[in-house]
Amino acid sequence: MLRVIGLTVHHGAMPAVREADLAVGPGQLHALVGANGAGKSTLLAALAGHLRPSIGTITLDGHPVTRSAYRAAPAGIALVPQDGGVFPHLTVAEHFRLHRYTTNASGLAEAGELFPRLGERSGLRAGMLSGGEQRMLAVTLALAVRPRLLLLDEPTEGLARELADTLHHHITALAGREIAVLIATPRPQEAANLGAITHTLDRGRLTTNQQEH
Ligand SMILES: Nc1ncnc2c1ncn2[C@@H]1O[C@H](COP(=O)(O)OP(=O)(O)OP(=O)(O)O)[C@@H](O)[C@H]1O
Repeated sequence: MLRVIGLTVHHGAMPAVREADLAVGPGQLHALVGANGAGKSTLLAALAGHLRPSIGTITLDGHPVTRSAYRAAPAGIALVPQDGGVFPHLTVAEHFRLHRYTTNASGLAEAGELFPRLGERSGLRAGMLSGGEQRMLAVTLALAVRPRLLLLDEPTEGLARELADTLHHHITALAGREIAVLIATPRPQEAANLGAITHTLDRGRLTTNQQEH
């Protein structure tokens, strides 16, 4: 499904991702593990078309999606960034209303069932939600578009254990719906707990630790 070949991404003169190769199949769960500054967010942003690689290609089912969010998003790649993904001045309900214009109603209803807590907070502005609740909202909105590949940048950062476990449960369940997931985390243990196919990023160099099952 997703194939990345020889991807190099620069920030100015500095290569943050160097000659990365990656393959993700339908419904597979993959983890990018690396220290702070290793290049995880850079790689995810490039996959979502938010950053232009200097060299290399990204294809989804053989179709090039490199260099363009306009291609990556309709092709089914959704990114939940490390920070944000929500509008602080809009309420939870307004986010859902806004997304009705861009998603189909059943996708939104299905995604909305993941975190019932959001229903209890529907009148609150996103900026007033806790960090964990903002993550839940961002993940819900990304899932509402029924992506084929969901990119999650450190989704459990700052979450209480119970909430992180809930999110992990939902992430592993996505495989059953044929949604592939690529999660970035600085914690190898999180990748192991998820049973993810793990890739290590070390100063921009990507290596696959575990062969695909
Ligand atoms: N907008 C930018 N301009 C210049 N350099 C950047 C920019 N964004 C990231 N970098 C640099 O690129 C490298 C990789 O950063 P990136 O955010 O991709 O790492 P990361 O693995 O996601 O880190 P963290 O776990 O801390 O979020 C770092 O050295 C960082 O300083």
